[in-house]
Amino acid sequence: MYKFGVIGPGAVGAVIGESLQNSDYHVTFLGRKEGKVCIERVEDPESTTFPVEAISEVETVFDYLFIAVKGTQLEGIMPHLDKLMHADTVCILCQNGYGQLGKFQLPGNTYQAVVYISGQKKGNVVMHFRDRTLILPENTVTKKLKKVIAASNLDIQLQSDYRNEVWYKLIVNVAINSVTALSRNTALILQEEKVQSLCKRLIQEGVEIAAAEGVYFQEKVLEEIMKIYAGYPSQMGTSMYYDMINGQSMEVEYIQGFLYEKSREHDLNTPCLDTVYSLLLASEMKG
Ligand SMILES: NC(=O)C1=CN([C@@H]2O[C@H](COP(=O)(O)OP(=O)(O)OC[C@H]3O[C@@H](n4cnc5c(N)ncnc54)[C@H](OP(=O)(O)O)[C@@H]3O)[C@@H](O)[C@H]2O)C=CC1
Ligand SMILES: CC(C)(CO)C(=O)C(=O)O
Repeated sequence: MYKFGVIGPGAVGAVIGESLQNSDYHVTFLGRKEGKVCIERVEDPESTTFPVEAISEVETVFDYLFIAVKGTQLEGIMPHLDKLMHADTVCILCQNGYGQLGKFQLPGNTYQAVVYISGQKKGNVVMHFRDRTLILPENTVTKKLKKVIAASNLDIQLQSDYRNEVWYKLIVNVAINSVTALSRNTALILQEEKVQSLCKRLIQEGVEIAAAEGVYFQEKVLEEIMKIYAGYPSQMGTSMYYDMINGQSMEVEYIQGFLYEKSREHDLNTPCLDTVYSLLLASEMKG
Protein backbone atom coordinates (compact mmCIF):
# COMPACT_ATOMS: atom_id res chain seq x y z
CA MET A 1 0.00 0.00 0.00
CA TYR A 2 1.36 3.41 -0.94
CA LYS A 3 2.25 5.80 1.86
CA PHE A 4 1.05 9.40 1.53
CA GLY A 5 2.33 12.31 3.60
CA VAL A 6 0.84 15.80 3.72
CA ILE A 7 3.26 18.43 4.96
CA GLY A 8 1.35 21.46 6.24
CA PRO A 9 -2.03 20.49 7.71
CA GLY A 10 -3.59 23.85 6.89
CA ALA A 11 -6.48 24.90 4.66
CA VAL A 12 -5.18 23.12 1.57
CA GLY A 13 -3.20 20.28 3.17
CA ALA A 14 -6.02 19.21 5.51
CA VAL A 15 -8.49 18.94 2.63
CA ILE A 16 -6.03 16.92 0.53
CA GLY A 17 -5.32 14.59 3.47
CA GLU A 18 -9.02 14.26 4.26
CA SER A 19 -9.82 13.29 0.66
CA LEU A 20 -7.24 10.50 0.80
CA GLN A 21 -7.97 9.33 4.33
CA ASN A 22 -11.72 9.09 3.70
CA SER A 23 -11.01 6.62 0.92
CA ASP A 24 -8.79 4.51 3.20
CA TYR A 25 -5.43 5.52 1.80
CA HIS A 26 -2.56 5.46 4.27
CA VAL A 27 -2.08 9.17 5.11
CA THR A 28 0.09 10.99 7.65
CA PHE A 29 -0.46 14.68 8.36
CA LEU A 30 2.87 16.36 9.19
CA GLY A 31 2.79 19.66 11.04
CA ARG A 32 5.24 21.77 13.00
CA LYS A 33 4.25 19.89 16.12
CA GLU A 34 2.06 16.99 17.22
CA GLY A 35 -1.63 17.82 17.49
CA LYS A 36 -4.77 17.56 15.42
CA VAL A 37 -6.64 19.29 12.65
CA CYS A 38 -10.40 19.50 12.40
CA ILE A 39 -12.21 20.18 9.11
CA GLU A 40 -15.55 22.00 9.12
CA ARG A 41 -17.90 23.23 6.43
CA VAL A 42 -20.48 26.02 6.45
CA GLU A 43 -24.00 24.61 6.92
CA ASP A 44 -22.66 21.12 7.68
CA PRO A 45 -22.88 20.04 11.32
CA GLU A 46 -20.45 17.16 10.71
CA SER A 47 -16.75 17.80 11.25
CA THR A 48 -13.80 15.44 11.00
CA THR A 49 -10.63 15.45 13.05
CA PHE A 50 -7.29 13.98 12.02
CA PRO A 51 -4.12 13.50 14.06
CA VAL A 52 -1.09 15.56 13.12
CA GLU A 53 2.46 14.35 13.73
CA ALA A 54 5.48 16.59 14.29
CA ILE A 55 7.54 16.66 11.08
CA SER A 56 10.75 16.43 13.12
CA GLU A 57 9.58 13.18 14.78
CA VAL A 58 8.13 11.27 11.85
CA GLU A 59 10.24 8.33 10.69
CA THR A 60 8.03 7.07 7.87
CA VAL A 61 9.39 7.16 4.34
CA PHE A 62 6.63 8.23 1.94
CA ASP A 63 5.85 7.31 -1.65
CA TYR A 64 3.94 10.53 -2.25
CA LEU A 65 4.41 13.79 -0.36
CA PHE A 66 1.97 16.66 -0.79
CA ILE A 67 3.68 19.86 0.34
CA ALA A 68 1.04 22.38 1.39
CA VAL A 69 2.94 24.91 3.49
CA LYS A 70 3.00 28.51 2.27
CA GLY A 71 5.77 29.52 -0.17
CA THR A 72 7.18 31.63 2.66
CA GLN A 73 7.38 28.49 4.87
CA LEU A 74 9.27 26.23 2.45
CA GLU A 75 12.63 27.00 4.01
CA GLY A 76 11.39 25.59 7.34
CA ILE A 77 10.59 22.14 5.93
CA MET A 78 13.73 21.71 3.82
CA PRO A 79 15.90 20.16 6.59
CA HIS A 80 13.28 17.40 7.11
CA LEU A 81 12.66 16.30 3.56
CA ASP A 82 15.53 13.85 3.01
CA LYS A 83 14.52 11.47 5.79
CA LEU A 84 10.90 11.37 4.58
CA MET A 85 11.79 10.28 1.06
CA HIS A 86 13.20 7.39 -0.94
CA ALA A 87 14.73 7.71 -4.39
CA ASP A 88 11.35 7.49 -6.17
CA THR A 89 9.23 9.57 -3.81
CA VAL A 90 7.03 11.96 -5.75
CA CYS A 91 6.50 15.42 -4.25
CA ILE A 92 3.53 17.55 -5.21
CA LEU A 93 4.06 21.17 -4.28
CA CYS A 94 0.57 22.53 -3.60
CA GLN A 95 1.10 26.27 -3.65
CA ASN A 96 -0.02 29.44 -5.33
CA GLY A 97 2.40 31.58 -7.26
CA TYR A 98 5.40 30.61 -9.29
CA GLY A 99 9.17 30.53 -8.98
CA GLN A 100 9.44 28.47 -5.78
CA LEU A 101 10.96 25.48 -7.56
CA GLY A 102 13.63 27.73 -9.01
CA LYS A 103 14.57 29.01 -5.56
CA PHE A 104 14.45 25.81 -3.47
CA GLN A 105 16.22 22.58 -4.30
CA LEU A 106 13.31 20.19 -4.08
CA PRO A 107 14.02 16.64 -5.32
CA GLY A 108 13.84 15.68 -8.99
CA ASN A 109 10.42 14.06 -8.80
CA THR A 110 8.64 17.29 -7.81
CA TYR A 111 5.71 18.87 -9.61
CA GLN A 112 3.88 22.04 -8.65
CA ALA A 113 0.11 21.76 -8.62
CA VAL A 114 -2.18 24.61 -9.52
CA VAL A 115 -4.44 24.57 -6.49
CA TYR A 116 -8.20 25.10 -6.47
CA ILE A 117 -9.10 24.38 -2.86
CA SER A 118 -10.47 27.22 -0.83
CA GLY A 119 -10.34 27.28 2.94
CA GLN A 120 -9.17 29.03 6.06
CA LYS A 121 -7.23 27.69 9.02
CA LYS A 122 -7.91 29.21 12.46
CA GLY A 123 -6.04 27.48 15.30
CA ASN A 124 -6.43 23.81 14.53
CA VAL A 125 -9.74 24.19 12.68
CA VAL A 126 -9.94 24.38 8.89
CA MET A 127 -13.08 25.82 7.34
CA HIS A 128 -13.34 24.34 3.86
CA PHE A 129 -15.30 26.66 1.58
CA ARG A 130 -15.12 24.97 -1.82
CA ASP A 131 -13.25 22.84 -4.39
CA ARG A 132 -10.80 19.93 -4.19
CA THR A 133 -8.87 20.29 -7.41
CA LEU A 134 -5.17 20.01 -8.18
CA ILE A 135 -4.02 20.63 -11.75
CA LEU A 136 -0.73 19.00 -12.75
CA PRO A 137 1.35 18.70 -15.89
CA GLU A 138 0.56 15.49 -17.76
CA ASN A 139 3.37 12.94 -17.71
CA THR A 140 3.90 9.30 -16.73
CA VAL A 141 4.45 10.13 -13.04
CA THR A 142 1.32 12.27 -12.67
CA LYS A 143 -0.76 9.79 -14.71
CA LYS A 144 0.26 7.11 -12.23
CA LEU A 145 -0.62 9.35 -9.26
CA LYS A 146 -4.07 10.03 -10.70
CA LYS A 147 -4.60 6.29 -11.12
CA VAL A 148 -3.26 5.46 -7.65
CA ILE A 149 -5.67 7.86 -5.91
CA ALA A 150 -8.62 7.34 -8.24
CA ALA A 151 -10.80 6.11 -5.37
CA SER A 152 -10.51 9.43 -3.51
CA ASN A 153 -12.57 12.55 -4.19
CA LEU A 154 -9.46 14.62 -4.77
CA ASP A 155 -9.90 15.92 -8.30
CA ILE A 156 -6.55 15.56 -10.05
CA GLN A 157 -6.64 17.14 -13.49
CA LEU A 158 -3.76 16.53 -15.88
CA GLN A 159 -3.12 19.19 -18.49
CA SER A 160 -0.86 19.14 -21.50
CA ASP A 161 -1.06 22.96 -21.57
CA TYR A 162 -0.13 23.17 -17.88
CA ARG A 163 1.71 26.49 -18.37
CA ASN A 164 -1.61 28.10 -19.30
CA GLU A 165 -3.11 26.82 -16.07
CA VAL A 166 -0.24 28.28 -14.02
CA TRP A 167 -0.70 31.68 -15.66
CA TYR A 168 -4.47 31.54 -15.37
CA LYS A 169 -4.21 30.95 -11.61
CA LEU A 170 -1.58 33.68 -11.24
CA ILE A 171 -4.02 36.07 -12.89
CA VAL A 172 -6.91 34.86 -10.69
CA ASN A 173 -4.73 35.47 -7.64
CA VAL A 174 -3.18 38.78 -8.62
CA ALA A 175 -6.50 40.60 -8.48
CA ILE A 176 -8.55 38.98 -5.73
CA ASN A 177 -5.63 38.26 -3.37
CA SER A 178 -4.27 41.80 -3.70
CA VAL A 179 -7.57 43.58 -3.10
CA THR A 180 -8.64 41.37 -0.20
CA ALA A 181 -5.24 41.56 1.52
CA LEU A 182 -4.86 45.32 1.06
CA SER A 183 -8.42 46.11 2.16
CA ARG A 184 -8.20 43.51 4.94
CA ASN A 185 -11.63 42.43 3.84
CA THR A 186 -13.28 39.36 2.31
CA ALA A 187 -14.90 38.73 -1.08
CA LEU A 188 -17.66 41.02 0.19
CA ILE A 189 -15.69 43.92 -1.32
CA LEU A 190 -16.58 42.70 -4.80
CA GLN A 191 -19.99 44.28 -4.25
CA GLU A 192 -18.26 47.65 -4.69
CA GLU A 193 -18.03 48.56 -8.38
CA LYS A 194 -14.72 50.41 -7.96
CA VAL A 195 -13.19 47.23 -6.54
CA GLN A 196 -14.53 45.31 -9.52
CA SER A 197 -12.91 47.85 -11.87
CA LEU A 198 -9.59 47.53 -10.08
CA CYS A 199 -9.79 43.72 -10.33
CA LYS A 200 -10.50 44.00 -14.06
CA ARG A 201 -7.48 46.24 -14.58
CA LEU A 202 -5.24 43.87 -12.61
CA ILE A 203 -6.55 40.91 -14.64
CA GLN A 204 -5.92 42.81 -17.88
CA GLU A 205 -2.36 43.63 -16.84
CA GLY A 206 -1.81 39.96 -15.91
CA VAL A 207 -3.10 38.90 -19.34
CA GLU A 208 -0.64 41.32 -21.02
CA ILE A 209 2.27 39.93 -19.01
CA ALA A 210 1.24 36.38 -19.89
CA ALA A 211 1.11 37.31 -23.57
CA ALA A 212 4.62 38.76 -23.36
CA GLU A 213 5.67 35.37 -21.97
CA GLY A 214 3.99 33.59 -24.90
CA VAL A 215 0.87 32.50 -23.01
CA TYR A 216 -2.22 33.80 -24.75
CA PHE A 217 -5.73 34.09 -23.37
CA GLN A 218 -8.87 34.98 -25.26
CA GLU A 219 -10.61 38.25 -24.49
CA LYS A 220 -13.40 36.43 -22.63
CA VAL A 221 -10.92 35.51 -19.85
CA LEU A 222 -11.71 38.80 -18.11
CA GLU A 223 -15.43 38.06 -17.78
CA GLU A 224 -14.65 34.44 -16.96
CA ILE A 225 -12.46 35.36 -13.98
CA MET A 226 -14.91 38.03 -12.79
CA LYS A 227 -17.58 35.29 -12.88
CA ILE A 228 -15.36 33.05 -10.74
CA TYR A 229 -15.05 35.90 -8.21
CA ALA A 230 -18.80 36.49 -8.30
CA GLY A 231 -19.23 32.86 -7.21
CA TYR A 232 -17.18 33.37 -4.04
CA PRO A 233 -19.27 33.51 -0.87
CA SER A 234 -19.01 37.01 0.60
CA GLN A 235 -17.42 35.71 3.82
CA MET A 236 -14.65 33.93 1.89
CA GLY A 237 -11.20 35.43 2.14
CA THR A 238 -8.08 34.56 0.21
CA SER A 239 -4.88 32.94 1.46
CA MET A 240 -3.15 36.31 1.30
CA TYR A 241 -5.98 38.04 3.17
CA TYR A 242 -5.72 35.45 5.98
CA ASP A 243 -1.97 36.03 6.19
CA MET A 244 -2.46 39.78 6.27
CA ILE A 245 -5.02 39.74 9.09
CA ASN A 246 -2.96 37.21 11.05
CA GLY A 247 0.22 39.27 10.70
CA GLN A 248 1.96 36.44 8.80
CA SER A 249 4.27 36.76 5.81
CA MET A 250 2.37 36.83 2.54
CA GLU A 251 3.35 35.07 -0.68
CA VAL A 252 3.86 38.43 -2.39
CA GLU A 253 7.20 37.37 -3.87
CA TYR A 254 5.63 34.44 -5.74
CA ILE A 255 2.46 36.13 -7.00
CA GLN A 256 2.68 39.92 -7.42
CA GLY A 257 6.50 39.90 -7.26
CA PHE A 258 6.79 37.21 -9.92
CA LEU A 259 4.46 39.14 -12.24
CA TYR A 260 6.20 42.44 -11.49
CA GLU A 261 9.59 40.98 -12.46
CA LYS A 262 8.11 39.66 -15.71
CA SER A 263 6.49 43.03 -16.39
CA ARG A 264 9.87 44.77 -15.96
CA GLU A 265 11.65 42.16 -18.06
CA HIS A 266 9.27 42.87 -20.95
CA ASP A 267 9.20 46.62 -20.33
CA LEU A 268 5.41 46.67 -19.91
CA ASN A 269 3.21 49.35 -18.43
CA THR A 270 1.38 47.78 -15.47
CA PRO A 271 0.45 50.65 -13.11
CA CYS A 272 -2.13 48.74 -11.05
CA LEU A 273 0.19 45.79 -10.47
CA ASP A 274 3.07 48.13 -9.60
CA THR A 275 0.85 49.92 -7.08
CA VAL A 276 -0.56 46.86 -5.33
CA TYR A 277 2.88 45.24 -5.29
CA SER A 278 4.46 48.32 -3.66
CA LEU A 279 1.68 48.55 -1.08
CA LEU A 280 1.89 44.86 -0.22
CA LEU A 281 5.66 45.15 0.23
CA ALA A 282 5.13 48.28 2.33
CA SER A 283 2.60 46.50 4.52
CA GLU A 284 5.19 43.87 5.41
CA MET A 285 7.88 46.38 6.44
CA LYS A 286 8.81 46.36 10.10
CA GLY A 287 10.80 49.04 11.89
N1 LIG B 1 -6.27 28.83 1.63
C1 LIG B 1 -6.71 28.85 0.39
O1 LIG B 1 -7.90 29.08 0.17
C2 LIG B 1 -5.79 28.57 -0.76
C3 LIG B 1 -4.43 28.43 -0.57
N2 LIG B 1 -3.64 28.16 -1.66
C4 LIG B 1 -2.20 28.01 -1.51
O2 LIG B 1 -1.93 26.80 -0.83
C5 LIG B 1 -0.71 26.93 -0.09
C6 LIG B 1 -1.00 26.57 1.37
O3 LIG B 1 -1.86 27.56 1.87
P1 LIG B 1 -2.88 27.34 3.06
O4 LIG B 1 -3.29 25.94 3.16
O5 LIG B 1 -3.92 28.39 2.93
O6 LIG B 1 -1.96 27.71 4.31
P2 LIG B 1 -2.24 27.48 5.87
O7 LIG B 1 -1.55 28.55 6.58
O8 LIG B 1 -3.70 27.27 6.11
O9 LIG B 1 -1.52 26.10 6.12
C7 LIG B 1 -0.14 25.95 6.12
C8 LIG B 1 0.15 24.85 7.09
O10 LIG B 1 1.54 24.55 7.06
C9 LIG B 1 1.98 24.42 8.38
N3 LIG B 1 3.41 24.63 8.46
C10 LIG B 1 4.10 25.78 8.36
N4 LIG B 1 5.41 25.58 8.50
C11 LIG B 1 5.56 24.26 8.72
C12 LIG B 1 6.68 23.45 8.98
N5 LIG B 1 7.92 23.93 9.06
N6 LIG B 1 6.48 22.12 9.18
C13 LIG B 1 5.23 21.61 9.13
N7 LIG B 1 4.12 22.33 8.90
C14 LIG B 1 4.29 23.65 8.69
C15 LIG B 1 1.19 25.46 9.14
O11 LIG B 1 1.26 25.22 10.52
P3 LIG B 1 0.94 26.40 11.56
O12 LIG B 1 -0.56 26.49 11.55
O13 LIG B 1 1.52 25.85 12.81
O14 LIG B 1 1.61 27.62 11.05
C16 LIG B 1 -0.18 25.23 8.54
O15 LIG B 1 -0.83 24.15 9.16
C17 LIG B 1 -0.26 28.38 -0.27
O16 LIG B 1 0.67 28.46 -1.31
C18 LIG B 1 -1.55 29.10 -0.68
O17 LIG B 1 -1.32 30.24 -1.46
C19 LIG B 1 -4.15 27.96 -2.91
C20 LIG B 1 -5.49 28.06 -3.12
C21 LIG B 1 -6.40 28.45 -2.08
C1 LIG C 1 -8.49 32.96 -4.62
C2 LIG C 1 -8.33 31.53 -4.22
C3 LIG C 1 -9.28 31.19 -3.12
C4 LIG C 1 -8.76 30.68 -5.40
O1 LIG C 1 -8.78 29.30 -5.14
C5 LIG C 1 -6.90 31.32 -3.85
O2 LIG C 1 -6.14 30.76 -4.60
C6 LIG C 1 -6.33 31.88 -2.60
O3 LIG C 1 -7.05 32.09 -1.62
O4 LIG C 1 -5.12 32.14 -2.59
